[in-house]
Amino acid sequence: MATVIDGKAVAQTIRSEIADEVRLLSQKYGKVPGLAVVIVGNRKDSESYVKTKRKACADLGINSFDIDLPEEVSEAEVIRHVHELNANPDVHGILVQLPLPKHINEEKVLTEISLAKDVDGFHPLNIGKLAMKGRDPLFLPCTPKACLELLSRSGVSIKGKRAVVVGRSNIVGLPASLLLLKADATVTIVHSQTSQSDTESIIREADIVIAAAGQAKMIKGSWIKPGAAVIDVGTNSVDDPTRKSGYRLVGDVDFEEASKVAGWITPVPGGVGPMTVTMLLKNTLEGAKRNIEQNN
Ligand SMILES: Nc1nc(=O)c2c([nH]1)NC[C@@H]1CN(c3ccc(C(=O)N[C@@H](CCC(=O)O)C(=O)O)cc3)C=[N+]21
Repeated sequence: MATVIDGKAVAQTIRSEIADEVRLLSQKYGKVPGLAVVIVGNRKDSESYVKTKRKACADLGINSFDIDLPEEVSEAEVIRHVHELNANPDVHGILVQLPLPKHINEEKVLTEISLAKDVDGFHPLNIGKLAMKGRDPLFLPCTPKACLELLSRSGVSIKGKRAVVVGRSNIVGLPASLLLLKADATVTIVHSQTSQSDTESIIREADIVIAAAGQAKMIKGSWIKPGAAVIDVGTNSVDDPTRKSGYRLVGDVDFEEASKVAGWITPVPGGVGPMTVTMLLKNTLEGAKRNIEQNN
C-alpha cells in the first residue's frame, strides 16, 4: 500500500514557519507582507478559492487587499487596478484569479503585473525564465512548486527519474514539466491529443506522475508503475447526493486503485490544494522580504 502524503499536515507545518517569519519581519521593520487578490465576476469555484486564500493570509498575519470587480468590467479597468497595486508599497504580491471573463485577454493583464510582485509566477517573462537553462524566475508557480515540495518532503528524489505530466495547461501542466526538467528528471508530457495507448504506456514507465488533466478518475491503478510517486492535482467536482453540498471533489487519479500500487500518493482533497495556497503565502513572504530588506 502507498504512503498517503498528507498535504494538509505539510501545509500546516510550512504555514507556521511562515507565520514566524512574518512576525520577525514585523518586529524588525514594522512591516508585514501584503497580498492583493483580484477577482472578476462571481464564478462559484473562484469565489471559494479566493476566500480560502484571503483567510489563509489572515491566519498568518499577512495583509490582504481585496479587489472584487464585476463580470462586465473592462480590460482597461482591470489593468488600471493592476497598475495601482504595482505602485502600492504595502502590496508585495498580486494575484489575478483565473479564469477571467472571455472579453478580457488574460495574457495582457498578467503581463502588466510587476515582475517583483508576480507571486503566481504567471507573467510570460517568469514562465520564459522557468523554461531556460541557467535562469530562474523571481517566483515559481504555486501548484508546480507545491508538487515538488510534496515530493521532496516525502523523500522522493527527482534527478534522473522518469516523470510524466498529464495535461499541458499554462497554470499547471506546462510549468510543472519545466520545473521537473530543472530538477533533472526525464520528462514526458501526455495530453488530450496523445493516443490512449501512448498515455497508458508512458504513465506505466513513470517513477513520478503529476496528474493535471481535469478529468475525474481518468488514471487507473493498472497504469501505475509499482512504487511510483503519484501527485494528483485534479480537483473535479462530482455529484454526491449524500452530501449537504450535493457534490464532492475527486482527483484525476482513481485513488482507491492507485493507492494499492503506488509508493506514494496524494489524496484529493487534502493533498496538493492546501499546499498550493501555502506556496502562494510563501511567495508573498519572499517578495516582501526582498522588497523590505532592499528598502532598509
Ligand atoms: N491566478 C490563479 N492562481 C491560482 O493558484 C489558481 C487560479 N488562478 N485559478 C484556479 C486554480 C485552482 N486553485 C486551487 C487552490 C486551492 C485549492 C484547495 O485548497 N483545495 C482543497 C479543497 C477545497 C474545497 O474543499 O473546496 C483541497 O484540495 O484540499 C484548490 C485549487 C488555484 N488556482
